[in-house]
Amino acid sequence: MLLSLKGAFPPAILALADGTVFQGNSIGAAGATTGEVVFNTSMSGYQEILTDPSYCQQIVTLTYPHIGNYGVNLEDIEADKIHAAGLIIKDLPLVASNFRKTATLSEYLVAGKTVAIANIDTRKLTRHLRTHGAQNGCILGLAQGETVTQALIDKAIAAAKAAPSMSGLDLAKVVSVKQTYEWNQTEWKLGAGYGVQITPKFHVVAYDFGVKKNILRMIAQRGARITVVPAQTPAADVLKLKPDGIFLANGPGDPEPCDYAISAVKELIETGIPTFGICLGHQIMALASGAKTFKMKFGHHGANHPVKDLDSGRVSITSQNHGFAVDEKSLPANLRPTHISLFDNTLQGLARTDKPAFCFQGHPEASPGPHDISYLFDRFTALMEKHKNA
Ligand SMILES: NC(=O)CC[C@H](N)C(=O)O
Repeated sequence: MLLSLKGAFPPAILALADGTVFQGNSIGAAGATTGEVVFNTSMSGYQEILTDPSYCQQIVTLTYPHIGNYGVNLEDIEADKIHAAGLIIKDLPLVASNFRKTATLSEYLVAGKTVAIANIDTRKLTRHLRTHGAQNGCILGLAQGETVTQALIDKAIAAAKAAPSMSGLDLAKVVSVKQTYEWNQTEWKLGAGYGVQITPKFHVVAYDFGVKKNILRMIAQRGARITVVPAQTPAADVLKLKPDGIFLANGPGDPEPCDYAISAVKELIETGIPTFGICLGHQIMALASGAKTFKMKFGHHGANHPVKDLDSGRVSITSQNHGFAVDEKSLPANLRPTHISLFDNTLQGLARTDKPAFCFQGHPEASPGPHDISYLFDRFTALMEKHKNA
């Protein structure tokens, strides 16, 4: 614990809907925020996590105790703003150092109007969430000079209780772009930064349900130009763009109420155009194929989750961020399990047996996390190649 921090930052309160209260220091914007409190076990990558649109209406607690020591930069962003509803950490180092650093984590949170709390026992909080399941919470970040009172604590508990449940929430259309745009940026390289795809072989249409930029970069890197379309784009409009492949992005909220996407994807898969889905995209492909999804107890959020490829036997360490999963008992005959989580045996990958369509629950684009399972992007490219040459 860096004792000097306590005086430098005003107090903050974290209240859970079940009445559990933590007191710490406000390291972000002053004010109140509510959301589903989830824990993420990644040791680094807090900027990518904060900007991941899939964290919309979720407050993230990082289990790694020391967060902020490399500051933030202009490159490690998965969207153009912070999407997480709030941040909870143990210890904020007072010195941030990195050759790309443009600001400290605290400055970034303030600029992004994000409420955040430090100096709480994140191990205790995580054990609580693991035992009782993810639940709603509220962070109250006080202004300099304000003090914690019982009335403020009661206000935070009431706000946590009043926050909407994640089950049944359609957030994909909330975070999605409103206008179609073109994407050609490729992966980041030390010394060169991000590249540009100037000789594309394929045209991919990507549904933006809350897409992470690194997914688009990894698809572009493999020879594609990408047209990113809003979540509610009808299948007919996608077909007019004459795609060689269709991509279904990650995104926040419950997949089940996304009926517009489920029906469009059902139609698109039938055309035989290669289709690849990640996370929410995986869940939507499963729903479009007739399977069911369910809410997990506390989900998977981290960068060290072992996943087994059932075809090759190969185990990959993967990046994960989901609170819902596909029910393996609900799979129709034409949907085959391809990957499972070695943490809890839940479904991680699926492939259609009758169409060139497959999907993955975790994050092959990492950002943050390991790249063990980036071969899924190569699989998508290979399907497009085959389809183009057929
Ligand atoms: N990262 C994602 O796409 C998350 C999918 C979905 N919102 C879930 O929590 O399961």
